[in-house]
Amino acid sequence: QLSSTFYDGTCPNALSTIRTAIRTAVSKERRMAASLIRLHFHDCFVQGCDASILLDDSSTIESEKSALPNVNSVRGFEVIDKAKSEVEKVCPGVVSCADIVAIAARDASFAVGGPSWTVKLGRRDSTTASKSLANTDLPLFTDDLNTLISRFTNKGLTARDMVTLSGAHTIGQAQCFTFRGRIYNNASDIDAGFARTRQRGCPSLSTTANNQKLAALDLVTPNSFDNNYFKNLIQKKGLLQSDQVLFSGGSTDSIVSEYSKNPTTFKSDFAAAMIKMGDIAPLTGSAGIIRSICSAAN
Ligand code: HEM
Ligand SMILES: [Ca+2]
Ligand SMILES: [Ca+2]
Repeated sequence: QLSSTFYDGTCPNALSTIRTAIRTAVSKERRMAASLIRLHFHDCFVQGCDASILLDDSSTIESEKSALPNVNSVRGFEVIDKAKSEVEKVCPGVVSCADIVAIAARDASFAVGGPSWTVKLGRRDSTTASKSLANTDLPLFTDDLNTLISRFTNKGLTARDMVTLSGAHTIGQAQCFTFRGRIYNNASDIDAGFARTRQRGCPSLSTTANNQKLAALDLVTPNSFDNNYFKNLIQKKGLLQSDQVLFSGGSTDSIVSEYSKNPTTFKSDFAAAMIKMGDIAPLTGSAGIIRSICSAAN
């Protein structure tokens, strides 16, 4: 149902307008590329790719922004709002927020050295959001391998897609509370030197200030989209528990090894998996709406 030419007749400048907005944002702050890719993921896994994650609290909506995997963590809303307002200037009421999020993720990947791909378009925006589904359907940093796999197969994605898409952790940052347990655990699945290094930036004492201290998900090339994430896992230098479980003697070890040796395969698989993720339960035809402001259901 979705089609890459969806706006060719109704808003031929949509893609270039969005690209300019994303390039500007990423050149101001490189981490924004990571945040925008994650935003698309956290949208698609909850009610499908319908921009539900962008809705604020209202009398009828309990925002997904306050769900545990999102609160004080998901970023990029202002960038999407800015891209939307630029697009509204050239073609009011035509381009959905859900499509803007999907395009932003693609443009963000390309801006930091990742793959590009042809984004399928024609998603419409939801009038509802689900904080409870955001709490139940998004993966947690404490998930074991089988849990991660089933969260993705529940959305029509394979175990391999899960490993591929986890490679997005080649860029971006995580807060201390998400990896503290792992770096102070003295477990055999973490490199001892890496654990010590990360301990220096993430004190064991849980205070608000300590919990928010940031570390790169990829210690080698935190700002570029490459296959170092997979090389790190082989060296037991995954930051999150949910990263390291992808290479810990289980069924996905061979995929991690493959990507660690073959950056080209990783990038082309990543592009294909992002397209597949972007296909999760879109609203099309007369379902849903085109919001005029992404944070409210008109
Ligand atoms: C496999 C299960 C996954 C888990 C458990 C997980 C968990 C996390 C956690 C805990 C953080 C740090 C958040 C914070 O500290 O505020 C994070 C960051 C991030 N995640 Fe994931 N994630 C997963 C999969 C994915 C996927 C599939 C993508 C995209 C395709 C993705 C993209 C990112 C990016 C880019 C960041 C950095 C964001 C930034 O710097 O703003 N993650 N993830
Ligand atoms: Ca959604
Ligand atoms: Ca990297």
